[in-house]
Amino acid sequence: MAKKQKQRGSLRGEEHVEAAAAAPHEDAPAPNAEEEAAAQGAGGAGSEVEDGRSADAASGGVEEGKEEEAAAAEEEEREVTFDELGLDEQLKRALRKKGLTKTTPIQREAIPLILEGKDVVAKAKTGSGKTFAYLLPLLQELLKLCKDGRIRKSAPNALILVPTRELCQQVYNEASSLLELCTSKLKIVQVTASMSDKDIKLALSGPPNILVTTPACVAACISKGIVQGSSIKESLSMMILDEADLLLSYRCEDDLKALVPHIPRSCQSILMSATSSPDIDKLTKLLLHNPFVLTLTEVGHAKDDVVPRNVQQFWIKLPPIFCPQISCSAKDKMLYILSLLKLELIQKKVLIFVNSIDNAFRLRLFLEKFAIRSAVLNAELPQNSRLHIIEAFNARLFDYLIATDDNKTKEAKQTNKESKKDSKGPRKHLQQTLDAEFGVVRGIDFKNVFTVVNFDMPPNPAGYIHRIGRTGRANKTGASISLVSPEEEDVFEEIEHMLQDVEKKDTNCILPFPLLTKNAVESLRYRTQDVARSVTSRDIQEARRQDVKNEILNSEKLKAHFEENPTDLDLLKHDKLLTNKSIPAHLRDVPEYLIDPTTKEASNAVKLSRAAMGLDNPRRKKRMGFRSGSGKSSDPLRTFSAEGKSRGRRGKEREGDDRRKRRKAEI
Ligand SMILES: Nc1ncnc2c1ncn2[C@@H]1O[C@H](COP(=O)(O)OP(=O)(O)OP(=O)(O)O)[C@@H](O)[C@H]1O
Repeated sequence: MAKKQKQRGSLRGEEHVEAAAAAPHEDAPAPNAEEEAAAQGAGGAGSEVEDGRSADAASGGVEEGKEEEAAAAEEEEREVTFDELGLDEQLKRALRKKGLTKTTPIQREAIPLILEGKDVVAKAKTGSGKTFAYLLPLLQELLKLCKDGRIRKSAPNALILVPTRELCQQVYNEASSLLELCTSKLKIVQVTASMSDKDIKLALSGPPNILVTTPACVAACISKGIVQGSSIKESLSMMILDEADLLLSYRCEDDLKALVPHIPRSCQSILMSATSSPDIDKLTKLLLHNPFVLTLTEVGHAKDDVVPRNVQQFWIKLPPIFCPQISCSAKDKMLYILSLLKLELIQKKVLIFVNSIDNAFRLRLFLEKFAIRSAVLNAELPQNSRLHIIEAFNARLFDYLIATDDNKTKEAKQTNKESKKDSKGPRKHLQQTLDAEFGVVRGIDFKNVFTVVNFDMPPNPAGYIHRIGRTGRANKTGASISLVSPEEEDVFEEIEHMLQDVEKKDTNCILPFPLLTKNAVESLRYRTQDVARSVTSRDIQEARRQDVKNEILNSEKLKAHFEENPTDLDLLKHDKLLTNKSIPAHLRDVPEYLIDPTTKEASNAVKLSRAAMGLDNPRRKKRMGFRSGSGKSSDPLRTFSAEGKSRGRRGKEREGDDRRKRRKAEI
């Protein structure tokens, strides 16, 4: 035990030398799974750090375990600032400018280890700040190499590999903003498979110091000779595998294997993950050398190392209905989600997960008929649109986002197969190929999502954890509600068991949602059934086609416009109505007489807590830098001009005329 405590303390102090005696690439045995599990089980609250020699420290009596837990809790509750981690002054300044002073547990544990040059496998729950945990030491290392004039320049010095394009963009944004605030000359680029070879060559000319990309893209660059394997071998000093638990599920294994021969032995490798899985072990063996395995649990609390403690999880089980068609439970789900949203029983912003694109549009059309606007995020949309939808949602331009969370649904496979089959002949429908590098949801840092709703249950527990992880990020509070139909009971049980197992709890971690009464649901049943019936498959296909068409048209214009006017994001209207029929008053507002007193009370309580959190203050939008008004005159898609910004009086007059002409044409 003493050894273990030393190890904990060591990460922040002088005892580190003893605990972390293994050199980064020494051939000491790596910890095996049993040792790792034993050490995790004994640790209780806080973090655990292991190297190949320390797993025996996990043994000890119950008393010792308690003492250790208390000591660890005390130690962990001490807040550690970024200033205490020995970071470069430039980085500390950048963090201060970002308003970040205190580290999260994964940051305070991982940063010193990475700064020491160790290979690290870090497992910490969703939203716990893993990105800065590797970005800060990575930038520190490169700044140092730059200052010492030791930077090798035939290829990138650092490689950040992520499973999806959306994550490429997110990591690129975080790193670029840090570099900007550091006023550093380090160059960072992102390249993805959607770029042409010419653009990739251009981006990599220089070459950049940091390359953010996907394994598929980097493997393609090597095989096409855009990047020479020998240059990588000469220049690469650090490699990060972010969201590593997802990398293999994006069929990246072969691409990573193709990269292995070009990684120099001296390269420091870091693997970040939100969940444990055999895939992580596989990747660790493939790419890391005798790594430290860092498993972070909740600070000062009992083990709950998968779902953040500040997220309350609820279920609503749909009663079995005697009906041979599956669509019966789908319609019932419509009733439940309408009750939750219309009776205002959940906090906004809300992220709603469905398992197919059709379901997403069915739900969007259905909600629209009750004057509830939402946007749909899916693999069919062009990448620019997907990024804009995420940014607009993050900026609170709309409150409800319906998302399909990956591209491996049955529907997706089918669509891709069909579009391949059709690719030679004329296409009957506007059918988009689904983006193989799509993954808008997993790992994406949605800002201030309060509630995650599983309209459809995810296919497995890992999917559940990643979905729920979109709320409760950076220690914010959040809630999740899973609508469980009788057909989904099995997967729900699997999820419950997994949570009980990993969190070592006898009681259920997911509780029945207490605010929705049977009366409240039944009061809306009649009109829900009517409206749900009116959303036909044809409407769904039409809405889907229309949405893709609009987004493709907008995509290029938006890209150019927002490059010039980044503050105009508020004018995006991804939650535009799909139909132009007016909404009858009885569907727009729920009549008072339909709402039972208990529900009214619950709804008021939700509104009060919303107000208490300052979410209803209209001035908030102004403070956040949003423009008021969204008239046509300020819509970038309507005022977009290829002439750019240089406009004298005559230019403005001409532009006014053009705009009038354009409007006429649109009308
Ligand atoms: N020290 C900090 N203090 C406050 N906020 C932080 C800190 N570090 C990171 N954050 C914020 O926390 C949020 C989540 O961080 P990040 O995306 O790195 O989490 P993650 O662990 O990678 O999550 P996931 O596994 O879901 O990808 C981000 O909005 C980030 O800006």
